[in-house]
Amino acid sequence: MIILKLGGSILTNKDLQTSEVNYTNLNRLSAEIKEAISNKNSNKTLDDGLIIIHGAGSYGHPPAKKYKIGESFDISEYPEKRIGFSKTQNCVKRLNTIICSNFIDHGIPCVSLQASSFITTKNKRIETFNLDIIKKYLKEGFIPVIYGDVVIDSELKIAVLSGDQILQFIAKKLKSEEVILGTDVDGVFNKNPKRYDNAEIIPNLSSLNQIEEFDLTTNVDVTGGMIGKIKELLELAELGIESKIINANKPKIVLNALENKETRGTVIKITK
Ligand SMILES: Nc1ncnc2c1ncn2[C@@H]1O[C@H](COP(=O)(O)OP(=O)(O)OP(=O)(O)O)[C@@H](O)[C@H]1O
Ligand SMILES: C=C(C)CCOP(=O)(O)O
Repeated sequence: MIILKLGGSILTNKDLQTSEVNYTNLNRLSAEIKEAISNKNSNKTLDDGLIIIHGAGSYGHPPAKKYKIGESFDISEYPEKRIGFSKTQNCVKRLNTIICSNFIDHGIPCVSLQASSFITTKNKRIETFNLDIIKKYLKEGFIPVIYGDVVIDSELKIAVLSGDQILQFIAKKLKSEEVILGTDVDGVFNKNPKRYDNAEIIPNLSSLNQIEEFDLTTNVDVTGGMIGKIKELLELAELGIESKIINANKPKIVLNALENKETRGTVIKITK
């Protein structure tokens, strides 16, 4: 089984801070996914199913940040917080509807699963998550689509749950054979490649020590940005599950990754 995450930075114009879908990328990625699932001989792992996870991008991060979802608060602030939660949930749901409509228009048999309706956290880490429904949809040949969302948290009352953590949890529990993360840069660099022309790509990552000196700054992202992603993927690597960060902004990179062909990117794995 393959898990593919499509980052919010490629599906939306995340830098703009306004809810805007990047339809050029969405149309191209839908076509690439359709091509990969139609060409069953290209990668046997795809026969066991595909799960797609997407980020919140400019739909989810700005409202979650504005209402400080996931930060502890005084009970008197709860009415305002609830509104912030509702607005954020509604925004990411809207993005998901646009993405799934596009997938369906391209002939992808997807089914949308909303994290806020079946996952809870404790101190921002997944506490309850019933995987049965995902397994059942996979068995019936559907492609489950899950996305970064706001959820009930048993300590903080409400929290933000990133698509990266959802990916890590599912990959671990369902023992995914391939884990692919598409974002808007070629992989992990020694400094932000969007700010520095001389940033160098790190082809293989196996520990947090390796990136201690790196600049992994983020502005709008409330779930940790690149460093949050790396931490989730290193947890997977500890369990022997390899993952790869690739550039989904460039044509055919996601297609090649789904077909298990060589692609530029950062592989996160631990060789023991
Ligand atoms: N050292 C670095 N190497 C690679 N990218 C970096 C680095 N430092 C910062 N970044 C930034 O990380 C961003 C990707 O992380 P981000 O969390 O925005 O991705 P995403 O998964 O696409 O988004 P989302 O969390 O909304 O799904 C890139 O746009 C890049 O500018
Ligand atoms: C901001 C919200 C609601 C979810 C964040 O998910 P991510 O974009 O995958 O980090």
